[in-house]
Amino acid sequence: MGSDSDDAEMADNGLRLKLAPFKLEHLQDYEPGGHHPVQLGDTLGDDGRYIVVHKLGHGGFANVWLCRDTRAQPLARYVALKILMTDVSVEEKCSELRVIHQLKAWSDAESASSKGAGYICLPLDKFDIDGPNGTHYCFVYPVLGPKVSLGLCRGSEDPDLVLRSVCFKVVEAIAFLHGHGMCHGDLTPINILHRISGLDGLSEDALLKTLGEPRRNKIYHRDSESDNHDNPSAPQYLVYPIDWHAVDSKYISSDPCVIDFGESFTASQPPEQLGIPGPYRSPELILEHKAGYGSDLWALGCTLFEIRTGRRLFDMFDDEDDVYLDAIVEVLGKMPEPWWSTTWAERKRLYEDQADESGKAIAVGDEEQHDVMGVNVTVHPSVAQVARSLMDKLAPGLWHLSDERDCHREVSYRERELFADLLGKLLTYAPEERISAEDALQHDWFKYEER
Ligand SMILES: Nc1ncnc2c1ncn2[C@@H]1O[C@H](COP(=O)(O)OP(=O)(O)OP(=O)(O)O)[C@@H](O)[C@H]1O
Repeated sequence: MGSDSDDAEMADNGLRLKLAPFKLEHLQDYEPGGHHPVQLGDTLGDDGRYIVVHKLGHGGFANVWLCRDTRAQPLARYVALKILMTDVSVEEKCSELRVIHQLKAWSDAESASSKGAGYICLPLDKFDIDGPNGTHYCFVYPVLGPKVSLGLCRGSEDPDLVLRSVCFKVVEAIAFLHGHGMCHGDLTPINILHRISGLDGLSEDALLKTLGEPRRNKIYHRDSESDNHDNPSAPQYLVYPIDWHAVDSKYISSDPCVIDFGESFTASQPPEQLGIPGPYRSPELILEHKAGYGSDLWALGCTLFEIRTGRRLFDMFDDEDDVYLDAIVEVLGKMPEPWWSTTWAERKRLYEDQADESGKAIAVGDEEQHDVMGVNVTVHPSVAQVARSLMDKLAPGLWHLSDERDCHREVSYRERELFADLLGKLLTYAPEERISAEDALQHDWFKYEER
């Protein structure tokens, strides 16, 4: 058992983790209403159909486990089990439940005619789990791989072509959803994973050699001498998810797959607020709480930028609405009325009423600030300094900083021009004027070929 200084986390229920809590779900969410306690080797589903082999990830409301489906014989077959917290495992609160059945029905009806359906993660099964923390919805999905574009910078012969093709498929997925009157509601690169291949048929041992053995973070009770705790609401350890950086890229397909329909809604019944993270929130969502096709298309623009360049379009240190609006205006120029003069209260403190002759917003005290900053500030070359347009933002090209080694590629001027044009059409201020996903598929950027 660790000393107090080793204790990385203390939950209200007296439980502690031996190691730091990074990349793990919150320990305090193991309580009635929260997560179902799962341990490696557990059997879940009818007649213990699914055996837990590894952990795939966690979100705000669920843990996702890699399991072997024991009904698949003689060759092994693996699935992802997404187990929701009890508090969200009720029909009224669970958009995912409503949406995925609808998506499956549409996809079955037109699988040959719609490619977009192939880039959406559709459920294989659904069952309930009764446990110490209540009843949990459990969705069975195909196993997918890492977050979109991870590793593509180095792992393919022509990364530029592959990344544009990944973007095209993501737009196809959104066109499929929008074509059926549905909005994703939480479109970000985190919710786009790569498909994988070659894992089915491997024995569990071979699978773990390929993906890496699961690493555990032991849980114990602060008042007990024993290494084990006796709180039935929590497992004996948390499991770190698969590290896809360490997995051979031959198992990872370049096809993307859109996941997480927990914020999805029909366009005719938009919610009053969406849980989409700050960098992907459209101005009308921030200023008017208006969600719809438009907010999805804005998020699509930010997502395509990130897939193609490896960088966030609006990457701010402070996660605050005003900070994002400021970043948006700096790049896209003055907003339309009434947002500029009335709705965005903070605007007057940051920008002059009038824009310059090209529509660029003029920062209050602009010149003084530049004087203070001076000219000799050193920043990483992936940062588009003082970017006042989408072309400026694209100038540093492709940078993947999360790979073990930085990976950089130039993006040609012609490609940047075409891409900036498409992004500009997705990031138009008026949501109803944004290019639809269906029309975006016809854009010249997707036909661009390096000469
Ligand atoms: N089918 C899958 N295959 C592999 N990994 C998956 C799969 N589905 C989800 N994951 C992993 O689990 C994580 C959490 O999944 P998901 O986003 O669906 O959960 P959530 O609780 O609904 O998240 P959020 O807090 O964004 O609403 C994902 O980010 C991803 O890493």
